[in-house]
Amino acid sequence: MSVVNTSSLMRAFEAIQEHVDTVLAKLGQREHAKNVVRALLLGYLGYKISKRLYLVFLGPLSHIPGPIFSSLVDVPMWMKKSVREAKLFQTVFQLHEQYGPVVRLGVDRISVSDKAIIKEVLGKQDFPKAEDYKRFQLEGHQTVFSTIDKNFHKHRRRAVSPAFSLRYLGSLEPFLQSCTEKMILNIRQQIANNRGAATTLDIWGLYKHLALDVIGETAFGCEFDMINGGIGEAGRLPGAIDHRMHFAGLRALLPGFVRWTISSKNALESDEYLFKFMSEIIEQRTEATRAEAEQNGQALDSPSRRKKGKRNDILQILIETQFADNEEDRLMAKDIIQETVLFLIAGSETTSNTIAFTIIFLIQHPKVLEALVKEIDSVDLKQKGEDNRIPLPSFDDLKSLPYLNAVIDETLRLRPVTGTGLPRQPPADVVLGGYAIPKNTTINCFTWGCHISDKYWYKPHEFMPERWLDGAEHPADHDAFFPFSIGSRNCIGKNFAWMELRLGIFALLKYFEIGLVSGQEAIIEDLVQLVTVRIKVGKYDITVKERATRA
Ligand code: HEM
Repeated sequence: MSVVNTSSLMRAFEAIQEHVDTVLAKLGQREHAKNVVRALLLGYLGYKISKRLYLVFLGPLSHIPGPIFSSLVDVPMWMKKSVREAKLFQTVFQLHEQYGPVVRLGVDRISVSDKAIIKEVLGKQDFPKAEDYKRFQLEGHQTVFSTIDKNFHKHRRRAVSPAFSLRYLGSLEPFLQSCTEKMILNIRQQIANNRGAATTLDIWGLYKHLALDVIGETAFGCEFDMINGGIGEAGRLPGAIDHRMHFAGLRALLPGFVRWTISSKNALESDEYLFKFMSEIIEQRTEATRAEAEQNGQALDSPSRRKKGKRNDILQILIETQFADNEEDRLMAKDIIQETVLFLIAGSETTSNTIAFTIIFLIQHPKVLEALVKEIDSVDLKQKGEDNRIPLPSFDDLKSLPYLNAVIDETLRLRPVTGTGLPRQPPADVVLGGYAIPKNTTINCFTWGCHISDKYWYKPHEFMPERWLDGAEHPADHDAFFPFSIGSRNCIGKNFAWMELRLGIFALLKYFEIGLVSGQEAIIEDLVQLVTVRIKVGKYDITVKERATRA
């Protein structure tokens, strides 16, 4: 018994030992594997750190002045002031003041405020847009604005450019006038509601509504009637655009891995609403196009039908691409929606902010306001008011008003919509301003910095429209002025914007006396950049009353 017991015990003991050995071997392997992973991670981290240290202290951009910390961790992007408060442009201003016209902002990012370098980057060499713009590509859909692909851009820009030709823009005069007329009537109504006394008006909101009405009419052939509260779903447009801009502005500033972790219920809902809103407009127009073709017995893809279209607005141009001969030219429904949402936003935020900033400057500078009103009153409108319409000037009248144009230029100089600037990436190594810049460095053209540099401008921070007039004592430096950018990616809506800016300002000053509502000084100073530059609270009150001498 005892022999049997001993041998079975021995066997059991051996089995246990074997098992323990296996476990230990496995554990050893696992430990070994862990150590290998740990070593690999440390090695990778070490490689990354030493690569960054090399790039910061010895790399090709190491000779460019700037805060070292910023280069190590791309710091301006991280600063509370820059990101949470949407004031990155202030940080960039400060860095340029401290380090000069070429500043290193990050490990492979620089900012330039020198006019010759900006001209070279945006104009002469016309470098492609930087990767940053991909952040504006929702669900990967490129638009004429957000694409960084030169070929795609050339193609898309060519496709939409007929909607911006001078001839076509001329035909939009009555639409702009009728929207502006509605604005005048609305202000008159507000004054009448106040028994004819001066009334308070939020100029920021008013022009946002006007700009949406203008883009609705001219780009999409739709009456939004935002000036009177908006027809149907259009009433939600300003709020939705605000959310979209807020979110896009934030995402544009954050580094990649953080960017994908943030989401916003408001922004998602706004996107959903904007896309639905535009897709309904697109569907209706597509249906109308089909019905018209059917009625005329024409095939949708017949070139003669496409040429005969009544309006050549952006919406029609984009819809017509669906029937293009070449499959490559056909846009998918989602692309059309993205492109129309872009035009809705780009065509309204930019002009409305600029007009509102102009009115704010005018209120702060009564002498300039007086001189401008005098020029406006010199335009003879008597012959123009037919059918009880409110007399308004033609585009040609407006073009030839030097002081009005000077006031707008001066506003665009001090409040350019682009804030931190226009990022570009050279496809090959270049030398700019004596600095060797390796390919794919992000070069941020800080046009605002250039607009207020004392190297180029007399009393750069002062609002002095006179500098733009012929024979000015201290003339404007046109070479240091880039409000609409230059090169192949300049603003396609520039001429359109100029018409809207001139008419919007003219109409208010022609028919109303405007005045200051005190206590808003801090509001004007508190600027933020949510894609475009604006006042943070998005509201600025003025007083308005009917002018005694109206036409
Ligand atoms: C005061 C008014 C405006 C200003 C100051 C302005 C300024 C600019 C600037 C600086 C750019 C270049 C942006 C960049 O490179 O990132 C740009 C591009 C663009 N703008 Fe405007 N803009 C204005 C009005 C408009 C209007 C009214 C429209 C349309 C109706 C428009 C449509 C566009 C488009 C589509 C682009 C992209 C062009 C391209 O990349 O080919 N803009 N704008």
